Amino acid sequence: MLTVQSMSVRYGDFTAVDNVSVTIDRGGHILALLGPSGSGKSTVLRGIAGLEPLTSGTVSFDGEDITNVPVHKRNIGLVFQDGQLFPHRTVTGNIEYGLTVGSAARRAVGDGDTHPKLTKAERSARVDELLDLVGLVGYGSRRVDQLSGGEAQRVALARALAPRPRLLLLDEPLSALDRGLRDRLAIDVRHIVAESHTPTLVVTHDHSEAAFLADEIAVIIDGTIRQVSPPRLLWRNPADTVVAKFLGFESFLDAHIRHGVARCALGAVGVDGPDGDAVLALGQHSLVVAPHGPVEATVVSVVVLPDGLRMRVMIDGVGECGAAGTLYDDVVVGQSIRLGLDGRRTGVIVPPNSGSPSNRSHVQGTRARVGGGADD
Ligand SMILES: Nc1ncnc2c1ncn2[C@@H]1O[C@H](COP(=O)(O)OP(=O)(O)OP(=O)(O)O)[C@@H](O)[C@H]1O
Repeated sequence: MLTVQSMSVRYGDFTAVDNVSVTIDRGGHILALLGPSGSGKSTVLRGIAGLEPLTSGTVSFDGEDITNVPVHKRNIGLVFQDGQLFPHRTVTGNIEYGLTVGSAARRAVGDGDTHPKLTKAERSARVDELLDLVGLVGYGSRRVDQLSGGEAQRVALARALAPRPRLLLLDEPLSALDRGLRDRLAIDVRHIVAESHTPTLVVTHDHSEAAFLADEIAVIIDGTIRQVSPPRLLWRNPADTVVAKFLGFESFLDAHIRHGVARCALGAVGVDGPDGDAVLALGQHSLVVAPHGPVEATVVSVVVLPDGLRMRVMIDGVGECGAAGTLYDDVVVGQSIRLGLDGRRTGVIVPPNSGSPSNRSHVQGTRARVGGGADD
């Protein structure tokens, strides 16, 4: 399916994308390119779509090199953050536009015999099929400016899928939506992509959007892919402290693991990691209020959130860390409290080539690969 080999994009002296390799080799699978602002995500997407010339590297599809094929002949579906629907057309009109463009693109690459111009009845049937796929049956005659943000993105998805593209590229598709809707729509998008059997690349800076959407996440920082993992392993085993900080871990402790027990400055904690040296990555929920916990700390600040307390605490010999409590914990600034370290909410960074089963999925500078041939 899609293979990006050693893609680099430079603007003058500045390298925006550095030697990125990406493979998606199964229809219906989603690879998320996750990285901070300016890390090169959109440049990779544009390079795959043919919207950005590559300084070096290749893009191929099913073994065919399409690096120099113009954008309208690549048969790639694109969905952007704001959907970019035609406001003067109905929902059906927007989806039909996708069909027209798609069949034209296919005719342009000599694919007209296998995908002939559709009759009116065939177009109508395809629109109905897509409305059903994206959960908008009955919305065909609605004007798109009468849709909610989530509905509009569903239409954008249907329009992109209409010509049965061989690849779907989603650029921050849910970023304009509010949090709750974003999470719900992410689950639907995943289902829609799986049903359509279209290999899909999504770029996003939003951790939970990537986790909700993707079968596999490639972390890109400063133009380089630093880790490729299924979402669960990414947060369990960040490749290094740079990736871990981007993922939200804030404090790092040297540790030595033996038989599933890590010994560190905060004592011993059960973790999932191979015997040997490691670094424990502590996030907001690694240290939790526990009246008889082994860690003594002084509360520096407390914020009450709907799902519990978030604190900054000072720990002798370690420094300031984040910690969490429930809404039932009575905690005030300056108080001395006891905390427990939750190994299941702590990242374990193991040195490369340590032999850990989970470490196989995150090799620095590796190629991102998602689908049946994934090497995890
Ligand atoms: N045409 C250009 N000329 C010069 N520099 C560019 C150009 N396009 C992008 N860049 C730079 O390349 C880097 C990567 O940009 P890109 O848009 O790919 O990042 P991104 O990860 O998608 O960021 P964001 O999440 O903010 O959209 C940025 O530093 C950007 O300023």
